[in-house]
Amino acid sequence: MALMAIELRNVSKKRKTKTIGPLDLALPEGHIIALVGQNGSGKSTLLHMLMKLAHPDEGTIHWFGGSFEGGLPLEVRRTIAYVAEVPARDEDHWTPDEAASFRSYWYPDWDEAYFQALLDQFDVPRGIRLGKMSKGERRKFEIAAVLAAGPKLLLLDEPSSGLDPFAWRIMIETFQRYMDERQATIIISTHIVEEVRRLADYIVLLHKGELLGMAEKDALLGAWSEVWVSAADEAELAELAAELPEALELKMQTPGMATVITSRMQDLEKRLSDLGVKMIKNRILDLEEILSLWTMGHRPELADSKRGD
Ligand SMILES: Nc1ncnc2c1ncn2[C@@H]1O[C@H](COP(=O)(O)OP(=O)(O)OP(=O)(O)O)[C@@H](O)[C@H]1O
Repeated sequence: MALMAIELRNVSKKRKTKTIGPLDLALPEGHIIALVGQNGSGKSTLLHMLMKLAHPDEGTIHWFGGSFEGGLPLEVRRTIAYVAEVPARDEDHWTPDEAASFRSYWYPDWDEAYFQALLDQFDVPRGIRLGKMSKGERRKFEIAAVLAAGPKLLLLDEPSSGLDPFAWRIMIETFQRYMDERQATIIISTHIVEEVRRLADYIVLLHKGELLGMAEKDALLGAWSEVWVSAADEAELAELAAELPEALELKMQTPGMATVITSRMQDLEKRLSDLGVKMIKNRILDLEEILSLWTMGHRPELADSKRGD
């Protein structure tokens, strides 16, 4: 059974207008997990709770199997690195090298050569204070600095925010390599579907504070299909709808042709054949469409991948 980097049991946090949770989640070590959800769905709140910057009103959190009252013990804290959505101001007056030298006291595994190589790769200006950097430059510094600390667990709140496409590509490759080489766990909050598609092993979907579930990305891809079938008109389509419990959305596209969305392709194919309805063509829905359906409450039928083990 996979070891868990993080486990949340019945965790909830009351915010002014909504409650985040209850969250029951087990996030396996050595994987990249994408937190996905619309604005205000609770992604940052979850990351804050994992850093103990916010405290659950209910439930328990385990870090690598341990649960801690008060702050995280130093030896655990040193294995975790965090890139906040907005950088803290307390390093603003330092240059990248000054900030790195401060951070290296905190992180005994600090890898200065790796840090310098990442700054070069990202083309981060060296002689300028962090507070004067552009949003993207600062973000690149933050990413280089968290990776150089050599953490086992990386918590990244929208890390690509402000990055140009060139830097974005380097970031994706760098995270992937870091995870592969160190068996690290990366939890990343993102709105960018391409980032999820390229990076994530697991997807955790939040919606308005509620956990809609966790799924393996590869199981999710291919879970929904759109099928074109022959149907003369709306009346015939309505009759067909009554015969197709596997169909989620039925729509007339042109006279004589309708589309059906399903997550039970094999059942649907068999049913259409039994009914003598012609299947014209089909396509697999892309990740963006799948996430949108899931957000609307239509979780595809998957083998239970919630615990990721
Ligand atoms: N410190 C806080 N005090 C009170 N309410 C908060 C606080 N932080 C967040 N909230 C509220 O909690 C909810 C979840 O916010 P959170 O920042 O976790 O969402 P998010 O998914 O990260 O959103 P986004 O994609 O916009 O960054 C929102 O309704 C937000 O207004």
